[in-house]
Amino acid sequence: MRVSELEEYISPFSVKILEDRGIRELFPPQKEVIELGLFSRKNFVISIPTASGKTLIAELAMVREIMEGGKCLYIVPLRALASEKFEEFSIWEKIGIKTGYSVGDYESKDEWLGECDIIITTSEKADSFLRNSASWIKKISCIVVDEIHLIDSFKRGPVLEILIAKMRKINPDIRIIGLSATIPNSEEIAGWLDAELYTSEWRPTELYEGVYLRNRLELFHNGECRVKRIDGGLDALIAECLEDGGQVLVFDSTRRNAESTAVKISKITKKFVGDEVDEIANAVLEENDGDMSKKLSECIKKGSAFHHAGLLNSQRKTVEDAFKSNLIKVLVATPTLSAGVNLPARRVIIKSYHRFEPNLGNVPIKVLEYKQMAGRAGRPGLDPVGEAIVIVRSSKEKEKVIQRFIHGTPEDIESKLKVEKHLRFHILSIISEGFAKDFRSLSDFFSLTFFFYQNGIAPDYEIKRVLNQLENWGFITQENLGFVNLAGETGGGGLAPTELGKLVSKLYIDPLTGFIFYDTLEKFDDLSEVAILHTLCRTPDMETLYIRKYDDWVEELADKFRNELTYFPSELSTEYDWFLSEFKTAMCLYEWISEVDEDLVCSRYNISPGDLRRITETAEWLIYSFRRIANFLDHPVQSELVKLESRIKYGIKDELIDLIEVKGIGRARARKLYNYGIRSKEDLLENRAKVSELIGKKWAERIIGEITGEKDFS
Ligand SMILES: Nc1ncnc2c1ncn2[C@@H]1O[C@H](COP(=O)(O)OP(=O)(O)OP(=O)(O)O)[C@@H](O)[C@H]1O
Repeated sequence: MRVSELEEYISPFSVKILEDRGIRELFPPQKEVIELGLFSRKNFVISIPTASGKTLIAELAMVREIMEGGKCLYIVPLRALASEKFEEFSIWEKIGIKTGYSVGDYESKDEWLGECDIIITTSEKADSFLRNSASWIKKISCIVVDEIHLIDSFKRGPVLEILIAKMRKINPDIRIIGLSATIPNSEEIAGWLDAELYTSEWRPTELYEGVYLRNRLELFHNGECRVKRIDGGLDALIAECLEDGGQVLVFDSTRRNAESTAVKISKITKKFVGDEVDEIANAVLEENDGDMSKKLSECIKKGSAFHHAGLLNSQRKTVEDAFKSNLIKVLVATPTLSAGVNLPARRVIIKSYHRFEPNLGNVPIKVLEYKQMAGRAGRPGLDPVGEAIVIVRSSKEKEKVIQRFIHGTPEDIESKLKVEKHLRFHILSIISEGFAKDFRSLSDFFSLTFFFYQNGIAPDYEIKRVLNQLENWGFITQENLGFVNLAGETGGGGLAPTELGKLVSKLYIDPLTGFIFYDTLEKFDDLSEVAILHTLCRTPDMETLYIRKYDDWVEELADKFRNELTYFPSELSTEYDWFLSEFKTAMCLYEWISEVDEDLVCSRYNISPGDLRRITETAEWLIYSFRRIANFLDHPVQSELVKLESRIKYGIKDELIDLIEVKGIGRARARKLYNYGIRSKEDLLENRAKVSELIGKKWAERIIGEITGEKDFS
């Protein structure tokens, strides 16, 4: 189907925009979905392989929706993808379609988004818009959910389910378009959404899947098997592909393995790159130049790179963009390379199909994860075919891999809503936002969830337990708890949020976090810095650090702070190990706000810069929430929390707070200026020459300019 045939649906100007993007002929799935009624406003679940044109289908539907006066919400699985989709959709500005995106803090309403026609955000951020009553969200007439199969994710699935249920409650006529990878029970998702299901195996680039065992490569495709002898293992598999102009994506099991593999491979890739990579190699050192960053930079100089959750967001983006631009030839990633990040390569080599799971150790990845990794093989328009190769070490393993992965069927998608942590998080918001005023309406709300669709019943028992817990914590009131059974008999039972409950819901924290904060403030008038940091780390919202075998210093140090801490379980209690992990994390934060060098903190706590950044960003959000609850209680610790919030944000001691508020002064520059007696904005203005001498003319100009608005700096 020619794109020009779409004129009657989306106007000639829109067709021109597509043609200018090089899109002249629709892919088969796009044509078939249009013929199934894409422009008819019915709901769709589109379950087709990666890079087969799903996003474009959603764009066509959104353009049509907006032309008919609608407003669209586009849900991405990752914050990092929001800016990527924003760039993609901004092209529609030419016909007056305004796109905006927001992924930031969970309390802003971003009312400016109300002027946008397409709003891109994550499911968490969209849910927080609802909690904070952003006025524009009620005007959403169409929601597109990218990677809707992530409803299966323990961590992120429930919020997606609840968001869709809330949006359907607010606007029963809302149009829903779900974009999914190929999953076996996509008809369940379609049934839940009253949607037309479209599935296809079509891909723009054919996929060959195979195994490599002792120099013998077997590639399968449509029942045929191609056998090739390639001596030399992983290096040879890579060299052969690069020599043919391809790129390679390697999956390894752990960060350490990924890093060492990238270093080894750089010996091969270096002959395929020139000095065009030097700028990229320097870019990854801008924010951090510690050991990991240096290793990454050295790899990039030779055309390889590694990608894992320990990289800073800016480093991940730099590496991803460089790989997409074919500057980096081989990227070695861990399985956590998120499903949504689109990094196609001619050859995908799965060196290990295990991933590290906390408390479980190394476990095999799911078939769906394998299919998503394999699905990245074959860059549309660049590669004749894509090849996904699993390296195996024995004939027995080979048969297992062929059977489990290559010929395997992905697991069914299942709702994870029944987990208590998720239920309490969402039930408080459902009551706080007025979606439920009694038990019956709460149970009715749950009938809109994927969990209910799959199980035919709301988790009433768990709901009742959670309601009692929320009432005990002072977040809701419930009159003579009514009960509703499947026959519909109900005993009444009003539900209402307390002011504290509404605050906890708006702050987007786990209600248990809210209760820990509230309970600590009720019991203690005076809290030391370490006690406050430890309170943050005790909460379920904080990612705590593991206790490793040489961490006996944690226990010794905890004992030193025993009298300051608000919680210190007996060494015999089952909670003691958790306590040590939480305390270790608190000490990591304590060193950060004591201005210990970032790389020294990373090496001491055996983490990477990206991990430290996640811990400090989470702590920043938690201490803000802690402060808001302290304000609510008019607690004397409020002023201490305001200072600590700034210290966590920048990693500084109290004395640098004045200086650090000036844009452009980071923790290192602030310390340098302070040590030379320049300790406030006034000092900066009165000692311009000294400032220039200490931190360089360029930075001095920017910083002084920030204060005075001056352009030049004499
Ligand atoms: N009909 C088409 N003709 C040519 N190129 C197309 C067509 N449809 C999409 N593309 C291009 O193919 C690439 C993948 O398209 P798109 O992002 O829509 O696929 P996708 O399935 O959403 O990919 P992913 O699963 O990575 O999100 C994009 O660069 C897009 O511009």
